[in-house]
Amino acid sequence: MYMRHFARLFSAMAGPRPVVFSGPSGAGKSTLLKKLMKEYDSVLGFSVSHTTRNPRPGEENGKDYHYVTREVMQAAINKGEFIESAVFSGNMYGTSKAAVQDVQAKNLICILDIDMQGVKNIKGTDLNPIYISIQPPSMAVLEKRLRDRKTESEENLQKRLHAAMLEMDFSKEPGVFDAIVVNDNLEEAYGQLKQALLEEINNVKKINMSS
Ligand SMILES: Nc1ncnc2c1ncn2[C@@H]1O[C@H](COP(=O)(O)OP(=O)(O)OP(=O)(O)O)[C@@H](O)[C@H]1O
Ligand SMILES: Nc1nc2c(ncn2[C@@H]2O[C@H](COP(=O)(O)O)[C@@H](O)[C@H]2O)c(=O)[nH]1
Repeated sequence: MYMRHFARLFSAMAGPRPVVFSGPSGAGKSTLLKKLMKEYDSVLGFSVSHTTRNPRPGEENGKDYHYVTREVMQAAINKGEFIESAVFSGNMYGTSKAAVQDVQAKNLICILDIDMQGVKNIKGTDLNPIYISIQPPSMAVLEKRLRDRKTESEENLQKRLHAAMLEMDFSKEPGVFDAIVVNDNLEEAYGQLKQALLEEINNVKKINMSS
C-alpha cells in the first residue's frame, strides 16, 4: 500500500515519461504524431528539433523544426546545448536541452521524433523515455510513400532508403524498442499507437486533474 503510494508520488515528481518515435523516413511518424498531438493536445508536447535542412512547403519555423545554418547549429552543439545530434541524409538534426525542458516544464509528455543515431544517443542519457518504432509494411511501400510525398531529390531519396534498411535492422535488436507499430492501414496503426501509450496518457491526465 505504502509502496504503491510512494511509486505514484515518485513518478508524479519525476514528471511524465517522454516518448521517442523512430523508424525509417517515410514510415509515417509525422502523420501519426500529428493525429496523436491533435487528440491529446492537453497531455502531449512536441520537442521541436533543430535542423539544417530547408523547410518543406507548409512547415513552420519553431513548430516543425528550428531551421538553422550549419554554423549556428555547430556552435550550439559545441556550447553543450544539445542532448543529441546526428547527420541524416546530409543534414544536421538535433534535440536541444531547451526543446525538452520547454515541454517538461508544462508537465506534458515530451514527444521526440528522431533517427536511430538519436535513439542510440538518448539511451546514454537519463531521459528514460518509452521507445516506439514506426515501420512501413514493406520497403516497396516505403519507397512509394517517399516518392509520392515529392519532398526529396532522387539523391536524397536513395540516401533515405539506404538509411531505412539500417533503421529496420536496428529495430530488430532485442530490447531497443518498447513497441513496434507497422503503419499499413493508418487507422489501425493509430489504434495500436494509442494502445501503447494509453497508460502513460491516462496517468498524466489523472495527475494534471488532481493538481
Ligand atoms: N498509413 C498510410 N497509408 C498511406 N500513406 C501514408 C500512411 N501513413 C503516412 N502516409 C504518407 O506517407 C508519406 C510519409 O509519411 P510521413 O511524412 O508521416 O513519414 P515520416 O516517417 O514522418 O517521414 P520523415 O522521417 O521523412 O519525416 C506522407 O506523404 C504520408 O501522407
Ligand atoms: N537524431 C535526430 N534525428 C532527428 C531529429 N529530428 C528529426 N530527426 C530525424 O531525421 C529524419 C529526417 O527527418 P525529415 O523531417 O528531414 O524527413 C527522420 O528520421 C527524423 O526522425 C533530431 O532532433 N535528432
